[in-house]
Amino acid sequence: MTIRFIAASRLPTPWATFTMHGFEDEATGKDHIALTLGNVADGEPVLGRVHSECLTGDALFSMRCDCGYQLQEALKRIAEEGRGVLLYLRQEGRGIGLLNKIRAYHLQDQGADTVEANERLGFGADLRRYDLCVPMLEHLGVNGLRLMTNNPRKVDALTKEGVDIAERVPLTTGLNPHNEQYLSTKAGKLGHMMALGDFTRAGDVDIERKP
Ligand SMILES: Nc1nc2c(ncn2[C@@H]2O[C@H](COP(=O)(O)OP(=O)(O)OP(=O)(O)O)[C@@H](O)[C@H]2O)c(=O)[nH]1
Ligand SMILES: [Zn+2]
Repeated sequence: MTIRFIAASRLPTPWATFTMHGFEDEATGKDHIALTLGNVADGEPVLGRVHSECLTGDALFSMRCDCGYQLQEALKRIAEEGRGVLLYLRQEGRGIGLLNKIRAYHLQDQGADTVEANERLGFGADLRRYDLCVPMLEHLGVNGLRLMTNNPRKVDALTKEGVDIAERVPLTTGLNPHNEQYLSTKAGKLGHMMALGDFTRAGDVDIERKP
């Protein structure tokens, strides 16, 4: 594992002023980030989110998935608790990269579901790795997580890497007409522990829309 801490700074957000820790992954050339709030190194399990990059959802307001909603909700909950950690991992598109995700979206526009689209492109459904979380959490002094996720494979993978997941905290937010099918596929084919009835709906923004 070749994760190296580079620098830390303040990061003011609408919810709280976090500390942002930057890491370099020498093997892949990717940069990863951790945001922390409060004392996360006191030995007690920390409210945490391990979030995989979704440029379209996290930065471009996409309603095709639930990523952006989950990111905001996780930061809000950490701020409410006054303590927590968010690892932002640069594994876009479940590891296939942004351009392949756009290829997959193109196939989904023609009727494939999220898993079929990946497979038609010759990828597995999920290529992400979680081993890089270990040196990041060690650097931060985090001993265990109360992990905000619906993804059982994420819990299993982190546990196998030796991360103590003291609790799984559901994160069901952002349901809207554009991601309903996608979330159903996640619950069905990808085994996410959630039902659409658990979700809060994404609020509409107050603008005049064009289709
Ligand atoms: N290949 C592909 N990747 C997607 C698609 N939609 C979202 N992603 C990526 O999936 C990742 C998020 O994975 P999810 O399965 O939504 O959620 P998760 O993080 O595993 O599970 P949660 O912790 O419950 O959110 C991000 O890297 C997104 O870029 C899609 O249709 N195809
Ligand atoms: Zn997304």
